[in-house]
Amino acid sequence: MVLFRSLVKRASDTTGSRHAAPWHYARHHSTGKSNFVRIVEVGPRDGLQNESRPIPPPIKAELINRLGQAGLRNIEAGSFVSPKWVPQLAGTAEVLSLIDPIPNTHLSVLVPNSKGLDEVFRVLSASVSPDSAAKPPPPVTEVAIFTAATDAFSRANTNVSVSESLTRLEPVARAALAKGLRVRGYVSVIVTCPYSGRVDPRRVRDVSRELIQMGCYEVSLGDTTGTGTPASVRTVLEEVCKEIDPSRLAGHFHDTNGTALANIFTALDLGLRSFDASVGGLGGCPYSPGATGNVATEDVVYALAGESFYGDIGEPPKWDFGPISLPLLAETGAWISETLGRENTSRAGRAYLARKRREQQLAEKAQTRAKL
Ligand SMILES: CC(C)(COP(=O)([O-])OP(=O)([O-])OC[C@H]1O[C@@H](n2cnc3c(N)ncnc32)[C@H](O)[C@@H]1OP(=O)([O-])[O-])[C@@H](O)C(=O)NCCC(=O)NCCSC(=O)C[C@@](C)(O)CC(=O)[O-]
Repeated sequence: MVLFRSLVKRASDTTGSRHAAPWHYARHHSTGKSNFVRIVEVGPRDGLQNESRPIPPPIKAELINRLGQAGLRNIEAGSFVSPKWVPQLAGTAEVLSLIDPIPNTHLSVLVPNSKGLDEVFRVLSASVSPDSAAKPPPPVTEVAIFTAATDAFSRANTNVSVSESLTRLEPVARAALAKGLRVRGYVSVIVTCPYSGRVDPRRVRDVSRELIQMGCYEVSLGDTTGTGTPASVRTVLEEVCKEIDPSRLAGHFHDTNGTALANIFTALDLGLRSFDASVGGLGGCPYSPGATGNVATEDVVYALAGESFYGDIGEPPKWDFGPISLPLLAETGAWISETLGRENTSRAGRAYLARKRREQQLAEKAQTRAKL
């Protein structure tokens, strides 16, 4: 109970209200639009759920610790879903018990139903029981609930139709909010469904509205297959923004066809300021065959840092990410890719490390010459 009170306080410290967006926008003086871009790191969850080999909890915990050290302030740490459906994410409770405290950071976990939420409560309560008084609670402040824009995908992913999934999620959201947790919603397959093809943007709008009405502070719109282009993403977002303010929406773009960054810029143009990304471009969804990982966090940071998005109106604003360090992110992307034996798909991360190696070689040559 003590923990839940402190969670309510922590949430309201930053939100002012449980349902409001939990960060403050710095407004650009001429356009009134914000320059602050929130990055939600989904590598430890979306990234790792698609790996073929089991990943030991200490590796997952180290990934989260490194991401925290790199300055990420919103990290999706894992999920409490059925291990029969996604065996890779079994062990999230152990992962949470192994991570270091990360100040000012929101950790979230994905839950599909009440059973998953009960597991979150159990983990949080266990760590404040008198028996474990010495152990601080894992800093989970948020749960993510998820559904889809098509029945076919929803059934493949969670065994129920969209409307059944919304019915199942409503009490989950209510219970999480009652305990002071923030709730974020996902809508998958906003552009194309791998089972039923092209998606009607009005479906995306309607499902997003339902999630907002349940109390989600933000809905993350997932181009799960990574087939979206700036044109198709614009069509969907324009439809959703008819009913939902862009400050309550996030973009979640898989990079299957190399369009994720272009889609992010399209979304920025429409007023979205929150994006999911995955260090090293990890991941994919087990129920979206052929789709690759999310856009790499390093690439998003590189592409937006210093970008004068509002062109020549007065002093060009710089995108602000808070404390995120590209060098530390690049090291983390390289480390996790090597650890998993997979390709690091972050172009910006690889370019940074190659430049660093070249600089080191030049410095070594200079030292050798100086000694001669
Ligand atoms: C929703 C269910 C559980 C329905 O699965 P089901 O088989 O219909 O449900 P069930 O209630 O019959 O449960 C089956 C078994 O799982 C257990 N179970 C049931 N719930 C839980 C739980 N929470 N935690 C642990 N165990 C659970 C339950 O106890 C039972 O065990 P048994 O009695 O057979 O031994 C299942 O379909 C499921 O877990 N699906 C999750 C799939 C998933 O995680 N997909 C990836 C995440 S979504 C995503 O990646 C997209 C996103 C968000 O990134 C955005 C984008 O890119 O689009």
